[in-house]
Amino acid sequence: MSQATPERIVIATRESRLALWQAEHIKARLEALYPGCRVELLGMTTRGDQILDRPLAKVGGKGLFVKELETALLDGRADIAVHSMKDVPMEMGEAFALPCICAREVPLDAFVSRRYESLADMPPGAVVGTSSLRRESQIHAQYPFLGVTSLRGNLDTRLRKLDEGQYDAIILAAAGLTRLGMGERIRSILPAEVSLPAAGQGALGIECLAAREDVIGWLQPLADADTTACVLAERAVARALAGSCEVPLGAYALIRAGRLWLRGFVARPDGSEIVRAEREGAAGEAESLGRALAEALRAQGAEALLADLG
Ligand SMILES: NCc1[nH]cc(CCC(=O)O)c1CC(=O)O
Repeated sequence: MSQATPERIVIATRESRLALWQAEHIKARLEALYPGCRVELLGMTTRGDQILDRPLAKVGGKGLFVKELETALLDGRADIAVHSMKDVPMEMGEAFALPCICAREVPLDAFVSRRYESLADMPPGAVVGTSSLRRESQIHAQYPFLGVTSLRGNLDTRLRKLDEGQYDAIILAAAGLTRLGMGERIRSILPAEVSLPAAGQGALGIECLAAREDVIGWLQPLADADTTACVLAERAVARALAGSCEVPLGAYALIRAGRLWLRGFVARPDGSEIVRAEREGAAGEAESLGRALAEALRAQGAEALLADLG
């Protein structure tokens, strides 16, 4: 299928600094690919950006960041939306497609602190800030003597709260910090064994209307096959176990010697129980590997852990 070269592409984007960086990044890549094309940003505020005082798990989860952008796609005000794949709901509306997942850089979590080098360095009673049940459960399971308290807001807000002394350390996705040029705030990267990332963490995805075959064609050169396979596998785990709800679940895949290697866990938020599993297989079977991993977690009682979340 040959596509006419685009003349104009409008990107719907949230207006947080991270979202704008991501949209600008894709804009620059599209302009390099299609030199005559005008690429424009359409900034919007989503419900997820407005609600800052409650954990996302309580107010509707990931969909809050995506809905307004999808409305702009439906209205024809925008052609594409750029997302952190971590924030994209597992089930998408039929009208929408995610035809492009870009190469992932840093998928892991970062430890940020003025006083300490890593979680293992923190004394009993020291306080880590995070509002992610995934991060919280893993900290409690491995460092039961540390305190964990809620931390919301965009990256700048979270770093300010750390600097004001409200926390002894915070955990953030390394990708967000490096994208915003704040990589020097990272004291250490938490290995996957300590903090298994969220499905899709560190990867950018581009959404458009499923009917826009022209757009889907334009985006193909930006897609990365390895990252796509990994993210599909990770999202299949999350979809099978949790839908798009915010739960203590991690899923992380990498390609090694041409094979896809996938790890996952489900826990109680307090870390008192944690089940883990891993699978290895062909990258072409990413989604069925994800479903098989979810099945292995279920066989160890994952559903009971999630059912108790309330
Ligand atoms: N939950 C918010 C969010 N969504 C994507 C990122 C970071 C970038 C990424 O993972 O692609 C972050 C910040 C964080 O978790 O620290």
